[in-house]
Amino acid sequence: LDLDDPTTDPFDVARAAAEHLAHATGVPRHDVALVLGSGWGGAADLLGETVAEVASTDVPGFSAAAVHGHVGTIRSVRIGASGKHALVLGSRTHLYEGKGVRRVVHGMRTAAATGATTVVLTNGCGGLNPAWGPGTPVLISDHLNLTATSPVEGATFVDLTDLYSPRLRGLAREVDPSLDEGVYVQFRGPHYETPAEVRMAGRLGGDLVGMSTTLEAIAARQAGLEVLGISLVTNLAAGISEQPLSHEEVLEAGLAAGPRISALLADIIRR
Ligand SMILES: Nc1nc2[nH]c(I)nc2c(=O)[nH]1
Repeated sequence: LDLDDPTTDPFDVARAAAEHLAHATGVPRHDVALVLGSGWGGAADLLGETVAEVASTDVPGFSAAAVHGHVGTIRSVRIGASGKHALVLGSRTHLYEGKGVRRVVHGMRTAAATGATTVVLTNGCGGLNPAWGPGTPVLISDHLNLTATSPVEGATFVDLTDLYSPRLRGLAREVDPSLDEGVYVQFRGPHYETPAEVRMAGRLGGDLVGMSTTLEAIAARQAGLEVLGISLVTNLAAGISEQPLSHEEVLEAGLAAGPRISALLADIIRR
């Protein structure tokens, strides 16, 4: 079952991955999937008890984590007293890694195959709104996919209306009414945008710029998952502020926001 073989059905690989996870975790069905982007790492522990942790490379279709030496893991977490289980995808494959779009979205297809009905996609990104300082979480209301690619194969015309669930966004705002919303723009990366490209994204109606999420969201919709997306603004996008932020400021802002956004995420998922 080679995901890179065009004659392989990626959904067959997702089913094999789900089968492996059911056996490896002892959890026959998962309810919600979580993708933890930059700055969101602490959320899983606040969510509940980790029932099992599996090395991603052991699961069909998942590739080694991009960060050298860092073995990506997939965790099964029991969500509080609800008896529900979250599948926490510890590391994502970015399009810029050049491993193909099937691997970018394999986690979504696998999550759906485990029985999950909802996915929460989180990421770290650049913000176009000066009011959103580093460490600000922003709900994704819609997206602009500037990657010029799609995870959907063949003449499969997937509707993306309300792709970012208004219901789940409402839930999130019940938890934290101060949450703002924004349109997320995915650039291919791995380079950051020029100030001119950031201005272009703004003119196109974008509020957040990143290098992930939109392709995963499309695949999640195709797989029938309800999607909630939350961005953590770790930096003001290029050119938004005169003095470029120091990398240290960006890192410490992300870390400082950790507890708050992890608690937010846990509260939303518990609902
Ligand atoms: N494209 C893009 N991706 C990002 N990821 C993070 I963290 N910050 C940025 C940013 O400013 N632009």
